[in-house]
Amino acid sequence: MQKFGFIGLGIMGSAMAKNLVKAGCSVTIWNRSPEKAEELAALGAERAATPCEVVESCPVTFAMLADPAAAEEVCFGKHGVLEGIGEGRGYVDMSTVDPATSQRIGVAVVAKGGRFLEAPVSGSKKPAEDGTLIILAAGDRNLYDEAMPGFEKMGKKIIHLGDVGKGAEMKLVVNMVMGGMMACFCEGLALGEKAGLATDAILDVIGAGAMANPMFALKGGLIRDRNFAPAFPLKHMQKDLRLAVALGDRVGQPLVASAAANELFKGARAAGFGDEDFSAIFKTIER
Ligand SMILES: NC(=O)C1=CN([C@@H]2O[C@H](COP(=O)(O)OP(=O)(O)OC[C@H]3O[C@@H](n4cnc5c(N)ncnc54)[C@H](OP(=O)(O)O)[C@@H]3O)[C@@H](O)[C@H]2O)C=CC1
Ligand SMILES: O=CCCC(=O)O
Repeated sequence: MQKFGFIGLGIMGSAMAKNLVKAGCSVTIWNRSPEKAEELAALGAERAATPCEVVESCPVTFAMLADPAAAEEVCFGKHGVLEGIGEGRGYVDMSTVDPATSQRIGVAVVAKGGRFLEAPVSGSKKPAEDGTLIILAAGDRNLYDEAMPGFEKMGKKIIHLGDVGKGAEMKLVVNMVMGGMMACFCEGLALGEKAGLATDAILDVIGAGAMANPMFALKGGLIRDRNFAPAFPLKHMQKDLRLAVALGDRVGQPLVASAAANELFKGARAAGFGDEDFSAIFKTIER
């Protein structure tokens, strides 16, 4: 039986770990808020008391955490990953963070005798539930091969992009495009509605042309119905835009439209919409 650890059981992590359990893997879990581990424990996952305990007891541990601060706390904090890693054990951080955070974690894990891979994902709550994520791995090749049976239960497309940092960069590029698209889409819907056009008609015309895409198809109807239940929390999209803009600074790429989108998402967070879906940017735009 394949044995994996899983740390971080939020919207994404709980669905991803569930797919490992359902596929018959032995899974040891930990989440900061213990109640989120209950459903998985009922399905047969083993609970650990700390991240250290998880990595100590598993050859390969996956993590899916909110942001760079969470990823660092789980790795470097008391009873964290670093206290339990060693002897070739593998740590695969699937959180969306910046390349520097990922590299810091990777260097520390390797210094303790462990192996490290970053593997952020494209795809949201439903693909996480369906096991159809796109996994953007980078780092230790042997660990990539060893983690593959787990990846295959969580994703439909798994790629290795090179050294640690390249997976984070790819993820930030993709999400920056997504954040800008969502902002523009919501401005279009708000403009059309204020001009007196029917929302269904706008969605129909956009969906029939060159701009048709799965995100507009899924989110369009939910925005029309003012359903902003979180699949991808708005606070995480703002974090991704912030990190993408910082990457632009580092490599000397001007990001005029994306910096503006970041300001919109910052405003929506300040307005209290951070825990709603990122499509709730519409509520800030339509005001
Ligand atoms: N939702 C989505 O559609 C997608 C999200 N992502 C990325 O995946 C990651 C997780 O996203 P998602 O599951 O949606 O987010 P959630 O907010 O649902 O979950 C965040 C997880 O991080 C944990 N966490 C936060 N801070 C800390 C901390 N200081 N110490 C320990 N654990 C902490 C939370 O624990 P607790 O339960 O205690 O709060 C929870 O397990 C993010 O990086 C996000 O950008 C990537 C692709 C899609
Ligand atoms: O990081 C979240 C991305 C959501 C998605 O790819 O649908």
